[in-house]
Amino acid sequence: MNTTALLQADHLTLKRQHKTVLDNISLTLQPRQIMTLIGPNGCGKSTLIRVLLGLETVDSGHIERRPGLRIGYMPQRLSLDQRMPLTVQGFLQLSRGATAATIQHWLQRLNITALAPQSVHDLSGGEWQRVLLVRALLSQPDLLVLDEPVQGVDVQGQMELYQLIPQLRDELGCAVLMVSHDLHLVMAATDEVICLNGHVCCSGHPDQVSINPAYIQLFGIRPDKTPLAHYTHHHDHQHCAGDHGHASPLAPPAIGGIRHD
Ligand SMILES: Nc1ncnc2c1ncn2[C@@H]1O[C@H](COP(=O)(O)OP(=O)(O)OP(=O)(O)O)[C@@H](O)[C@H]1O
Repeated sequence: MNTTALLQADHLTLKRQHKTVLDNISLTLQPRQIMTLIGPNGCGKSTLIRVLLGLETVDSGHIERRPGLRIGYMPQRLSLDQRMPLTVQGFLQLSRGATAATIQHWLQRLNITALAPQSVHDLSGGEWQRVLLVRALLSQPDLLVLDEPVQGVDVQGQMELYQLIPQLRDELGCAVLMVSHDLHLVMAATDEVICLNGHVCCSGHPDQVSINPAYIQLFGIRPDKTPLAHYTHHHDHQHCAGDHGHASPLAPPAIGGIRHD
């Protein structure tokens, strides 16, 4: 394995019911790197994540993780028995290594302290996502794995979450591996994109991937004839107080972190 890498996968292949779900996939994740897997529905993103975590085995190929690697995992779905009464605080306490202090710290950091006494069954989709993110952070991971972290989160919340990810990387010094459907939203928070469709169609820096013919073929072209591209906001003027008339809907929100509505 590359001596500095947290995780290295070589030539992973996995078949399910005669379908090749993962086809000769190789990747290397370095410390503090933010890597995003992107691709259409059913292209193997979640399966690859589960394989890298050791939750599923491949038919061929090899995975090496740095010894002692701590991983925080936010799954795409986690269903709980509806009959089991459980508060957010109680749910988080079930995590290995969680202490009252670390739970309090991350609830505060993600601006969801008010959810602690609430039943997990009464949360909105976006609130549940934030609780799952807290759960993934509790182990002080070296590698944070987020499988579609913005599911059920409103558009403003999605932008805030993607702003938060590099901040969490800096605070924890961890690497991040995430799955996303929207390269446009995720690009600014990503060092490397892997565009997946069973096999790796293309990979590299988001700016390069967004103009790669394989990516354009998979995701198409925007109505304005441009491929999905990194949004850059060149802000060359000042707003007066109370001037909301020309604010860009994509302008970064003033508050960092995740909003709790
Ligand atoms: N246990 C299984 N048995 C049969 N097929 C499976 C199994 N697990 C996954 N698959 C198939 O493998 C493919 C990849 O599934 P996966 O969930 O990894 O896709 P994905 O890219 O994460 O999709 P989405 O974007 O919809 O979440 C799909 O076609 C799925 O039906």
